[in-house]
Amino acid sequence: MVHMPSCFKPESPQAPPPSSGELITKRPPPPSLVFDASILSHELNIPSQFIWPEEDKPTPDASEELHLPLIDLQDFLSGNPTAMSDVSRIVGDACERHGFFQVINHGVDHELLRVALLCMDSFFSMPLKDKQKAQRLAGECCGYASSFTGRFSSKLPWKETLSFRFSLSPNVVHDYFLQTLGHEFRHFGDVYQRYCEAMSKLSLEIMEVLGVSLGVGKRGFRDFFERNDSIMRLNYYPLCQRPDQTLGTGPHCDPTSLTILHQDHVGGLQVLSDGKWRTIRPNPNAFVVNIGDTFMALSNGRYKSCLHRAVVNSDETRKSLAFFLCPEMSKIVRPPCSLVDSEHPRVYPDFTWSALLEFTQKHYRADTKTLDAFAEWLLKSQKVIIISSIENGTVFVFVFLFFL
Ligand SMILES: C=C1C[C@]23C[C@H]1CC[C@H]2[C@]1(C)CCC[C@@](C)(C(=O)O)[C@H]1[C@@H]3C(=O)O
Ligand SMILES: O=C(O)CCC(=O)C(=O)O
Ligand SMILES: [Fe+2]
Repeated sequence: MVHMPSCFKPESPQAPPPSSGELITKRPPPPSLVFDASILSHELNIPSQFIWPEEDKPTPDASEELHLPLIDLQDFLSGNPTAMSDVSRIVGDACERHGFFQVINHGVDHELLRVALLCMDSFFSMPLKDKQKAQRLAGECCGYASSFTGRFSSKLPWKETLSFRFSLSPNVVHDYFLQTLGHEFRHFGDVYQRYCEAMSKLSLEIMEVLGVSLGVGKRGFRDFFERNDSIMRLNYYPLCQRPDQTLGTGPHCDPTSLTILHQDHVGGLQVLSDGKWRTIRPNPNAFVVNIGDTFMALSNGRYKSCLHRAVVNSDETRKSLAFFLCPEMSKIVRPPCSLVDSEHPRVYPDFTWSALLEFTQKHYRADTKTLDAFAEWLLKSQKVIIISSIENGTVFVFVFLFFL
């Protein structure tokens, strides 16, 4: 079992840059480049920074639909052994293949979902300077971002986002809105506090399904996430005059554990399946659920965190609400012993979600190979610290060499 020393600190000078993938730029945006869709979407062309490489541009054939397994959560929660077995088997099969499935009878109030979407329209329709009161700070995952100008220098996504943390701390979301945007946003705070509470409850129920499907029991993963420290993200994709040249969200695997996504009626979510981009048709009664990198590590690689992206269109704005379930920051991500044996050796080293989150926020743009790049980074950090400790004396060296 490889224990990673708490060597991974973004301010640690030793850690070399990731050898692959895209470093997050530290440069502030050029003054001219601000993503104000109310202006940009009315120009003939789109700025070059939003034009993606040919191999990433959306193609018409991607409109072919991918039919995801649809599970009835109440069937599983009924406790009926046959229903529990059927649901967990369907989910397990999907998670071994592409990591995506859909959930109906999820128990989330439809009126709450409707109001959550309306609040998105209200927030993102505000003038840019008002939205920027919640501006995401460099290296932070919370706040408002208009296409991450200043964070990335190319392949900019055609979207605005508002992200905030959810945990069991009372009213944490409600207080975020009041403290960040002011008392006139307390209705938003109430709506998204209730929405995140509903998402957390649903996530833990889905963790029961995943626990049964992997043979660790209903509590096997649920207990790990009981006190989750999750991220709620509102994705707002303004209409775009050149949807063939850009992407709303680039190809990526979610670094988190489990994503519960509601996409509105417009559609645009695509999943890479059998080497082809396929569209997930919106279903207003279902949430799209997908495995993230952290749960892929927890399952010792049995369940897949898969590539997906979001495309935009020239007709109407698209919205999605993504709840990213994450464990407490300091919890060690380590698969249950029953998932590690001679046929299934450890795939990823121990790590904390805190370290992986910082990696994506301060050093590496989450993409198709985030977890591998992160594991490599951790190893390099360990080697680099061993080198620096040799300069500082011998006893320390034996300690780190022991962990190799
Ligand atoms: C931990 C996270 C980083 C991102 C938001 C959550 C889970 C998904 C990640 C992301 C959406 C993957 C694609 C790239 C990204 C930069 C984005 O387009 O928003 C990622 C998010 C982020 O780093 O802000
Ligand atoms: O908007 C969507 O449909 C997908 C967004 C997404 O994948 C994400 O935010 O991680
Ligand atoms: Fe995603």
